[in-house]
Amino acid sequence: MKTPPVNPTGSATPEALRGFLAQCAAEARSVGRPQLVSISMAVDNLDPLAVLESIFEPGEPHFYAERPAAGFGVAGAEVAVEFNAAGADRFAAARAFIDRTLADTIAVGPLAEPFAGPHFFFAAGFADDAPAGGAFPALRVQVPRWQVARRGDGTIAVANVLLPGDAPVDLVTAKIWRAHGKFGAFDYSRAKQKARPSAPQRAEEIGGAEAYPMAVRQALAEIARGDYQKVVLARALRYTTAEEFHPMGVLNHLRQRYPECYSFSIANGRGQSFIGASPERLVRVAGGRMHTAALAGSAPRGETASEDAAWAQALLQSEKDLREHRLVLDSIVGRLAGLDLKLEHAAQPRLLGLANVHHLHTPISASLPAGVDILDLVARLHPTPAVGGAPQAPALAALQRLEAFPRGLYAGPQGWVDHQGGGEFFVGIRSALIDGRTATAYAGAGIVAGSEPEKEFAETDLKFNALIGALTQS
Ligand SMILES: C=C(O[C@@H]1C=C(C(=O)O)C=C[C@H]1O)C(=O)O
Repeated sequence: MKTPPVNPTGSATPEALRGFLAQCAAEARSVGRPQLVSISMAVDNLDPLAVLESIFEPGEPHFYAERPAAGFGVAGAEVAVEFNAAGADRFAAARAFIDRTLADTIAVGPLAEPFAGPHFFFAAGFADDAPAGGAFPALRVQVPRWQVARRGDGTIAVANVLLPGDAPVDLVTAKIWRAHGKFGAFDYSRAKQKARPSAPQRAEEIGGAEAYPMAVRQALAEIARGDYQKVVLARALRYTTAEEFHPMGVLNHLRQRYPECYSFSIANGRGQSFIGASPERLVRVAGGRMHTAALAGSAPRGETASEDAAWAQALLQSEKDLREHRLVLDSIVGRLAGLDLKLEHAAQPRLLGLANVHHLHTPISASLPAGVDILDLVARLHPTPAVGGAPQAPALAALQRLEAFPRGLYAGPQGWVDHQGGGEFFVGIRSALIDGRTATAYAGAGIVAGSEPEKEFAETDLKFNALIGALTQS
C-alpha cells in the first residue's frame, strides 16, 4: 500500500483534493493498472447504523456489523472493488486478491486509527461451494465505496474509489468532496423510517414438521454406530408477512436486545439481506494477538432469578453439554496445532448469558508470530464443531445429507480484514435471509450421544426467538 504524506481532507480545499486525485490517476497510468484510492478522516461522532439507514438503497450491497458491548460498529455500502471465489482454497484466493489490491492502493488519512484505511468485507457461505441461484456466492469480498465506523469514542469515515488512469478526475473530486461534507455534519433527518412488519401471516418449516426430529434420530443412530461423535443439525423456518421486511428496522432491535452479540446485515444489492445477532466469534486478530472461542452447550433462561440460576447451574454441570463443549475446544486446539501458538484458555467453560439462552463459553487467545495470516486462521477453524461436527469429514457429509436445505451464509464466516493484517470474523448464526415479504430464519443444535430429539427441537426454538421478536412487531 502506498501512503503519501498528503492530507486531502483535513483543512484542505477541493483544489487540493483534485490535485491529489490527479496524481493518483498519473500513478495508475504509470503502472498501467487502476489504483484503489482510500481517503480516511476522523469525523464527529456518528452512528453507523443510522447512517446506513439514511442512505440505504435495496439495489446497493452493504455490510454492517456492530457489537455494542465491545464498543464498535461499522457500516459500508456500494462497491469500490469486489472478488468472488469458491472451492476448498477460497480463503487463500481471497488473500491473494487482497495482496494484489493493496499493492495498487494509495491510502491517506489517520491510518493508525481503528477502521481507517481500506477494509475488505467478507460474506462467506458455510460450504466451500454454493449452489447456483443462491443469494450469495461461496465467498464474496468487497471494499465498499464508503465506510463509517465507530470504536470507543472515535468515528472514522472512509471513501474508497477505484481510479483508472483516464478517470474523470473533476467528477470524482466533486463526489468525494460532497461525501466529505455529508459525513462531516451528518443530517439524520433524511432517513426513510421503515417500520417492521406486523405479525407473520405464515411460518413454514422447510422440509416439513417431522424433518428435524427424524434427522436427529438418524444422527443418533449414526453416532451410536461410531460414524462420528457430533453433528450440528439446523432447521429453517420461512416467515411470510403482509408488508416487506426491512433490514434496518430489524437491526436496531437486535443490537439493543443482544448487545454482547455481533448484530449484522449483509446485503447482496439485489434486494436480499442476510441479518442476525451472533454470539459466536470465529477469530479476531489485533495488536499481535489472536482471539477465538469455543461456544457450545445451551440452556434456557429462567423467568425468575432462581429459575435462571438453576438452569445455569444445571448447564455448568451437564455431562452431555460439557462433553459437547469439550469436543469443540479440543478441535480448535487441534486445528491450530500446526502453527506453534501458545494457546491460553481456562480449564473450565464459563457461562455466556444472552437474552434468550445460556451458553458454555471458553475464550481462547494467543500471541501471533509475524506472518500468520488471519485468513489462514479462518480457513483452519471453519467450520468448528460448534456449527459443523466432529470428526469433520463424516460429520459434514451427514449434515449435508440430513438437512433439508442448503445453508447459504448461515453458520459461515462473516467479517473483515484490514490493510495491516488485522480483522475480525464472527459465525453467521442466529440469522435469517430477508427477501421481500419472506424471511428464512436458521437455528441449529449440536447432537451427541445422549441428545434427545425433543430437547434439541426446543433448543432451536429458543435460538429462533433471538430473531423472531426482532423481525416483526408481534
Ligand atoms: C448452531 C447454532 O448454535 C451453536 C450451537 C450451540 C449448541 O449446540 O449448544 C451453541 C452455540 C452455537 O455454537 C445456531 O444457533 O444455529
